[in-house]
Amino acid sequence: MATKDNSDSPTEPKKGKSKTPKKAKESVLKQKSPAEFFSENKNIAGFDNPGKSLYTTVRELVENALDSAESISKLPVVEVTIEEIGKSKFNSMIGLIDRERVDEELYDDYETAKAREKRLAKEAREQEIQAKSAASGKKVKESAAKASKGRGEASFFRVICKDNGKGMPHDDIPNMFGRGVVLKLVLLSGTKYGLKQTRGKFGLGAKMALIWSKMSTGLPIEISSAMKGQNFVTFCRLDIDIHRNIPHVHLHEKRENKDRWHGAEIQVVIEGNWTTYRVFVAFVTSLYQGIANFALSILFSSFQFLISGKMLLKQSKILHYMRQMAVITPYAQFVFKFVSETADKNMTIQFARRTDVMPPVPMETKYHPSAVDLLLIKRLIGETSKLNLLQFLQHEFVNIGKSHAERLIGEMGTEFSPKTAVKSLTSQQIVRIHQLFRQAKFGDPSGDCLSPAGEYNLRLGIIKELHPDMVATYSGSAQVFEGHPFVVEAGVSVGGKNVKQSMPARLGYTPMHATFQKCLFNGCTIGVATHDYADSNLSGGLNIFRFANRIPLLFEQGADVVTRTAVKRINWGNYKINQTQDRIGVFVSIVSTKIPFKGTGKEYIGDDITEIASAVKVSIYFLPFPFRIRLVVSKTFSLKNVFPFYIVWFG
Ligand SMILES: Nc1ncnc2c1ncn2[C@@H]1O[C@H](COP(=O)(O)OP(=O)(O)OP(=O)(O)O)[C@@H](O)[C@H]1O
Repeated sequence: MATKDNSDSPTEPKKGKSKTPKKAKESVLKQKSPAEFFSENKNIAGFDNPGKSLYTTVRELVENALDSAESISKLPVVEVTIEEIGKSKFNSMIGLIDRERVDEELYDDYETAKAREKRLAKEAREQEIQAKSAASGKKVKESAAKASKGRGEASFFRVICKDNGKGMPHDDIPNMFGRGVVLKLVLLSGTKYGLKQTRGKFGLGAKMALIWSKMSTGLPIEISSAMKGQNFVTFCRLDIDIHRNIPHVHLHEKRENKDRWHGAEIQVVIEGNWTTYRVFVAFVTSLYQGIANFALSILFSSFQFLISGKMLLKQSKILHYMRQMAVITPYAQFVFKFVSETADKNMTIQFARRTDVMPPVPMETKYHPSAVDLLLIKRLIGETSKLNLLQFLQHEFVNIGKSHAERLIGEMGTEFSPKTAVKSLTSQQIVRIHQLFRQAKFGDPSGDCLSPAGEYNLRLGIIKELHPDMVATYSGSAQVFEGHPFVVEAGVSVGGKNVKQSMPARLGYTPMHATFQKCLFNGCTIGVATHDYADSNLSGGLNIFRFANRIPLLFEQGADVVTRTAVKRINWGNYKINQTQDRIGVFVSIVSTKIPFKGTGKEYIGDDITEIASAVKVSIYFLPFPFRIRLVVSKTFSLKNVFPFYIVWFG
């Protein structure tokens, strides 16, 4: 029998070595500022790597901009500019001299001549395979060689987001951006902490962008802001003292507000990556407009491959995000600009406003007794202006009337009375109240405080961005989970003017019908597009679009309640839809005072909350009845041709 050599065992000191084992270092209790904690755990806030950081920065700024305009019932106008900053320009911005490499071998991206030859051969082989896959209709994957390219060299971006919202008070700006970043109830600074449906919730987004700029470029953030009627614009340049968790203000001054502008403009310079988080999209130039789309897709797709893939554009996740935001926010106007030192990368995309109908401003509401935990009850007790327990229960919660409150107090035990001073409640007594809240029956909270997109807006957004052959929408009534009201709205679209299931679908991307101001033949890849939309997040024939509190969710789609419902629980055959072949758009928007996100990235809603899962299913399942009939007929006829029959039939 073989014997085991235990010479490496930590319990058996090696022979001949009489050294006593080193004492483990005594652990020292250290404190970390919240900003320090988040700087070390950036992924919690969606700043996992440069690519995701650029995306998250844009997302946070855009959502703040929309929240701000909507809070004053102003139709939002949001301008986003991403300026790519070359290394030389970045160096000059921070006062660093550009230096030529002297010792090439020192660098991470150094390649020997042999390695270079090998890589090029590999890339050529991969390109050949890709072209063949494309020709035979298989999905085209990005080559590993290409995917890892550029890893060594950092790219820098200036992100500017301007809105026409309510602006920020002059004195509050440093704290709004440069303080906090810790558990919500303790230190974060924001204006969205009431119980209310807002896009932002944690008081973290803009601060994380600031922390990321501090960590990656060291450059401060710049904020210009004016409130309505203000004759000055606040200009503030600041960064954050990560260790002390306080703003470090470089400049904070009032400037003349000649145009009587109100809103905010935030500017931040960060390390990022525009080319990660992309998906293949083929662009169709104006040159081809008027040619049949089907033929065009095939022609153009093959053409792209012929010219060495340079034209085969990959669409950034950021553009996906902007487009999905345009679907769910058709009352906003977005202008997106990408500015690069390489002129042919420049682009401007305008998402025009299509309606003046805005959803109502979400109302702040009180907590439902089933939705509170111990900490929250303690906080409410600390903040209430009510003196006794009866008043406290009646006024600080929804769905508790006077007689109900009296019955609840009677149930709590003999040491409670309606006149008990609420501020004198002991910890034990608060636990008793909490226990009762968990066991007692309460009426459902109303959904009046919520602001869903509305069936009209959802339908309009889908039509505007997808130009489908048909669309059906549904808006559910308010329901409740764990004391929080929520509303689910859904839309299903079939087909689309430029979204055909033919060649592009087989290639794994879809054609974007775009009108470019610049022509591809001039070597410009993207121009100004007054686009129609094509999304490439394909799941078989289902294109799933998820929205939570009117924010598009782009990541972690697989585990999301909407994806699971659409893929597993809907029998598309009932609608005479072929789930794997037909091009179906499934849009589900959930709004609530609390979105039960899973994970830290606020990117998906789990499948485990029964109330939400069944509401999502119902919303898709009960799309208007004629939709099914139209689809049945559509098997034999073109959907558009059938439409008049449908009118006669049901009219
Ligand atoms: N464009 C803007 N216009 C007006 N106020 C703004 C704007 N951007 C940020 N703010 C203010 O700064 C606060 C902090 O913003 P931040 O993005 O850090 O957190 P949040 O939006 O409250 O929550 P979340 O972390 O979920 O995005 C906001 O609550 C808001 O009061």
